[in-house]
Amino acid sequence: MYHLKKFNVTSGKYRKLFSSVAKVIDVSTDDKTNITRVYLQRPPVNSLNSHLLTEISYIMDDLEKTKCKGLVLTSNIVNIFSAGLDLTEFYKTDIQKLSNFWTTLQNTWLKLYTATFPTVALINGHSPAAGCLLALSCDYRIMLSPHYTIGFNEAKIGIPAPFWFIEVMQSIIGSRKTELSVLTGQMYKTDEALAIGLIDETAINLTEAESKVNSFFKNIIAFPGKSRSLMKKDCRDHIVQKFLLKKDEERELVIEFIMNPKTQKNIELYFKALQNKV
Ligand SMILES: CCCC/C=C/CC(=O)SCCNC(=O)CCNC(=O)[C@H](O)C(C)(C)COP(=O)(O)OP(=O)(O)OC[C@H]1O[C@@H](n2cnc3c(N)ncnc32)[C@H](O)[C@@H]1OP(=O)(O)O
Repeated sequence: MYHLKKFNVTSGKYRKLFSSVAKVIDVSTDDKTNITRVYLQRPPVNSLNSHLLTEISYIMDDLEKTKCKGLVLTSNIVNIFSAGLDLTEFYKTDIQKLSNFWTTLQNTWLKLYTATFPTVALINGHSPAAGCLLALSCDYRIMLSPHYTIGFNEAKIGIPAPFWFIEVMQSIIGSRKTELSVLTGQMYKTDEALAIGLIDETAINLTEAESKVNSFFKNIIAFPGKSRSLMKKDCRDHIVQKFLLKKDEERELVIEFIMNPKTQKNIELYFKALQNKV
């Protein structure tokens, strides 16, 4: 839940709009530009659980209401943009909890993907699976180089990337590259991601990244927002409409797949390997 707050931070340049009790995100808006920065900050790796997704969802609602001019989605956790979905939401869960979790993910994603204002992912750390989806759902991606990785690694866990993850990636890098990418669970280093068009720009540090973010907004905000948001809707509508049509059916398939004992075993093994890695 958010407490609506308005107070000045960092020399008055940004006003803090919302603060969450658990502080899994931090939000600040530039007074002059009305561009909002949303920092994911759920230690240790910004894995997306129900709580974090719900917070993102609330923020998206508020930003639509307050006629936000732009959103920068980034992370306050060193070296991590987001580790994707929180695997504990999948492991030893029950059908109702899983169903609620998946609905929250679906609704939150839809809000980000269909945001009427321009959105930029400033990818300042690793970004596997649903972390990659968050970035791909923004309008523009700037990623710090050279050490981070991004991609859909679901194949390596033994779970299929959902069709809408895949279609979002296809819309950015094309069908062939997406197919190879998801079937092999490929994670791309920053320069590789740039080479296949998964991201738009790289930056060697945060200062350069911020300057590129500002240039992006300068270019895009110069034009009337209504026509831009209509064109964005047209570009994304085929994915959105299919998603809306299949949303409930998909949730049922996910539940069936995840609750299967074989899948549970795969998640357990993957999780243990993660925790025991040296
Ligand atoms: C049909 C169903 C479709 C389902 C679709 C799912 C999409 C998804 O998003 S599934 C999630 C996929 N995510 C991953 O596979 C990421 C796994 N994590 C990593 O690769 C690394 O943790 C990292 C590169 C993000 C960070 O590496 P780093 O060395 O900095 O940290 P670690 O020591 O690996 O991790 C610290 C801590 O965090 C736990 N953890 C990591 N990722 C997750 C996660 N996704 N969910 C829950 N917990 C996670 C990790 O086990 C460590 O825990 P301990 O400190 O207890 O050992």
